[in-house]
Amino acid sequence: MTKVLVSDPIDQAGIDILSQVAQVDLRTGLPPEQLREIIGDYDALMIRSGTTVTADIIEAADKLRIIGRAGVGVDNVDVPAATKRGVLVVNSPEGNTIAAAEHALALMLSLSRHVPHAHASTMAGGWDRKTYVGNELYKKKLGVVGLGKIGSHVARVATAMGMELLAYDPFVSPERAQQMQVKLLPLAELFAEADYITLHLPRTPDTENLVNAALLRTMKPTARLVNCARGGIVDEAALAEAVEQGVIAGAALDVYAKEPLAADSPLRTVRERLVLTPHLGASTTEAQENVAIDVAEQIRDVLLGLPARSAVNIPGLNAEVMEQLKPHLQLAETLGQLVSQLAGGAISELEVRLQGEFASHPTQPLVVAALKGMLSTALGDSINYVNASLEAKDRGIHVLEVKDAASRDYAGGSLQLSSRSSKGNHSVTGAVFADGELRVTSIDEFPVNVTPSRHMLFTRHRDMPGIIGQIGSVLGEHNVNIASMQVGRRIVRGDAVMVLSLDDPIPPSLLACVHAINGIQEAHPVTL
Ligand SMILES: NC(=O)c1ccc[n+]([C@@H]2O[C@H](COP(=O)([O-])OP(=O)(O)OC[C@H]3O[C@@H](n4cnc5c(N)ncnc54)[C@H](O)[C@@H]3O)[C@@H](O)[C@H]2O)c1
Ligand SMILES: O=C(O)[C@H](O)COP(=O)(O)O
Repeated sequence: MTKVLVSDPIDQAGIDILSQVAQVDLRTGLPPEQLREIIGDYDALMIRSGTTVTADIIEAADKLRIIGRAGVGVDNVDVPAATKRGVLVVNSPEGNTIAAAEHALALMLSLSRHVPHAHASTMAGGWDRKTYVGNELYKKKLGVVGLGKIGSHVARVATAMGMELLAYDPFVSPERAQQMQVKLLPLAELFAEADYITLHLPRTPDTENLVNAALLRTMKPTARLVNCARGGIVDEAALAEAVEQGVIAGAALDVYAKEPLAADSPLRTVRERLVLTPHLGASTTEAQENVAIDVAEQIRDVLLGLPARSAVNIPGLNAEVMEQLKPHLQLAETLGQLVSQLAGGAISELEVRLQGEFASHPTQPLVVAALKGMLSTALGDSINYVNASLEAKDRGIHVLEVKDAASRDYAGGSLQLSSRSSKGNHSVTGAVFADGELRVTSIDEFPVNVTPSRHMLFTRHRDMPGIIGQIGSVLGEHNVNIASMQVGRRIVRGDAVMVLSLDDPIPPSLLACVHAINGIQEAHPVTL
């Protein structure tokens, strides 16, 4: 029975989808040791930000095929460890964009009008209309740090509210900024000029403690900071001090370096001008339904052997690409299997050559498929689209990608894999015909026209009378039935290749007999 563990609270719509294909166990709040103990039973894990999936947990996850993050941030998952183990990581990049953007705007407005403090004071019996005089956002400068999906939505709404938009995002082009009516500035200038600053960038080694005491001191004393992105980007102790001492006019945080926020955090001692929420950015009914459906559908599909649309650790290989390139990926995988079995030893270099029309396809997915096929000979099922590139890199395999659009052999182009190993060099070429059928079109530069089949025998031999008959006899003696046979040669009585498609596997004793035939130079059994 396929089993999915859901270790954080997710919307029922997601559970319903998962239940179509698996037994779903909802166990929230598990301590790490307990999660490690039980994870070995599960094929899939669905989480939010509450579960931290460490390398240790992934190590214990013997059956795990996919980790689904019902949200955006995967910083609570050790993605490199998952990739190494061939575990797919998926998320929902857009399901909570609006919720997070609206929360950032809510925090900005709350700060400006002292909503939380005025509310608390009124609830406590007060009627204080003097202390809580606020500021308008209209005509103020808003600095957006990180102009991605959430930052862009904040910018759009803020523009509509009459704010002047500044932004810092090293990966956004001036054209895009102009289109959004946003003025791009260096980070230091943005901090010095803005009246409000809102953070919408990921936490990475580069952005850790980006907003520190020194940067806070460059802000206007009337300016306010909002962080609805990730904890750790802001130095919390420095921020508490800056708000307390009036270095800045206020701050609002939804995310923290360590969550839940420690009881003794210096932030909890700031009484005024600081608004804190417990990571509520994505907590709307709408967003929770969106992300739960988005991620549960991907888990369901992957468990059914289909591709995922938002894979974090196989870039460039989403469901759309997989569908469009299905036969081409299949060809690359088959040629990878073929070339590794012809090589018969550790391959040190693989050249992937996209010829003619093939050169119009994205290279990366085809290279990954070729590597998956190539490595599957030695690594079996443990190799997949997730870890193929990494495994090849770890094995020191040098991968070359060549696009040769000018080559004209078949209407749809062709794909050639050439391997270099201690035992020699081999190359195989294949094409996808109009009916979607795969063909091997050359082996070691000898032209052939072979439909790949489960059991095959490839020989390299002298083109001389009687040799084909002898091979046929040997196969017959071993009760191995020949389904089809092809010979490819360049010159009469020179070297030739023969490809036999067989109905039965090749026993080792048969191979020894083939090798013993006079004129046979190489014989390679291939199983696809
Ligand atoms: N509080 C919440 O509940 C909540 C909800 C959803 C998302 N998030 C977080 O919000 C953040 C933004 O999410 P998104 O969906 O908009 O992501 P996104 O990938 O669409 O946008 C991130 C932007 O940050 C930019 N960026 C990267 N490094 C930068 C740097 N050093 N300086 C400035 N900009 C940089 C990128 O170019 C990109 O444009 C993420 O950290 C995400 O985890 C929080
Ligand atoms: O990255 C995200 O999607 C947000 O931080 C939301 O986290 P949550 O799913 O724990 O609410």
